[in-house]
Amino acid sequence: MTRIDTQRIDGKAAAAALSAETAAKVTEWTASGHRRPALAVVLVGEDPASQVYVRNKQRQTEAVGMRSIGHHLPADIDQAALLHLVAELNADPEVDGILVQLPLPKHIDTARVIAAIDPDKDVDGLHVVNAGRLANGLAGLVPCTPLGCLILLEQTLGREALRGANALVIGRSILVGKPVAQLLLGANCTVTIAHGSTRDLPDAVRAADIVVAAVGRPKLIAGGWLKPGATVIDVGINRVETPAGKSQLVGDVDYESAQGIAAHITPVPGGVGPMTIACLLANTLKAAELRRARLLA
Ligand SMILES: Nc1nc2c(c(=O)[nH]1)N[C@@H](CN(C=O)c1ccc(C(=O)N[C@@H](CCC(=O)O)C(=O)O)cc1)CN2
Ligand SMILES: [Mg+2]
Repeated sequence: MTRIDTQRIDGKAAAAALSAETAAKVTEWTASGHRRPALAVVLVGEDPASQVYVRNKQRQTEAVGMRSIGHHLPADIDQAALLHLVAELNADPEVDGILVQLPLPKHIDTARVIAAIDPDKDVDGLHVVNAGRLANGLAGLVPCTPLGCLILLEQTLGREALRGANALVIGRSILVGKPVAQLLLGANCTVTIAHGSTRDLPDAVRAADIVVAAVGRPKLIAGGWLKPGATVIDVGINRVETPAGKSQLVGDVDYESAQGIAAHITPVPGGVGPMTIACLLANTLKAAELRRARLLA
């Protein structure tokens, strides 16, 4: 079979460009007399990965000129106390965006916490109101990782190339699978969603011009399954041990075996991951703008 040159999609560079754009817009926003947009980040417990993500979110929020407000709560906090904090942040006129870092400890009802966030401050775009707005094509806040996936696809292929393309989303979470499928539909792709009960995953992958993998299973998708010339967006971030006993991050797609078959592929790390935080910053500014427009309306 003819091998093609596989292009690596540089998510780190795309994220840096998006954040620079957000920083410029924040400068304009404050120069025209508005308060600095503020993002409240709520972390519950001591999960090491969550701590790193939250630290990066806070650092990058400040770096683009916005205000970061951190709330670190103990792992054994009760649900009522967490809901009370969310209610306080909803009512605080100085807070534009609220983000509750996931996953939450097992004893907390995650759906209830997300449902308690004011949809207009829901910069993760996870509230049912924002999910409904996305499904109905209305303006709202869109989940960060899916938005990052769509931006990378548009930049790589162009909007016109998405029209009518067969896009396969693997995974159906509310954080990635479902919203990314909605965004692809909005970009006029023909969308299929595969999941744990899909009967013939390799066959579904073979039919796809675009594959968005978000299952959290290391190297589940073999390069040999791909349609030659496909574009692959790998959302998986799986920490595995190498035969030499070292820890390594890998995606849901076997990056090496996709070389020579895929036309474009995001690496892990350095692909979709950095876009998640860049989109969060863009969403926080958007929340400040939306709230101001709604207050004036
Ligand atoms: N409330 C939320 N919780 C979680 C989200 C989210 O969007 N909102 N997403 C993930 C975690 N996450 C941000 O919170 C996140 C994950 C990964 C990255 C990233 O940049 N990854 C790097 C690699 C990092 C590493 O070395 O470990 C990469 O892929 O290059 C950013 C943000 C779950 N929780
Ligand atoms: Mg739970």
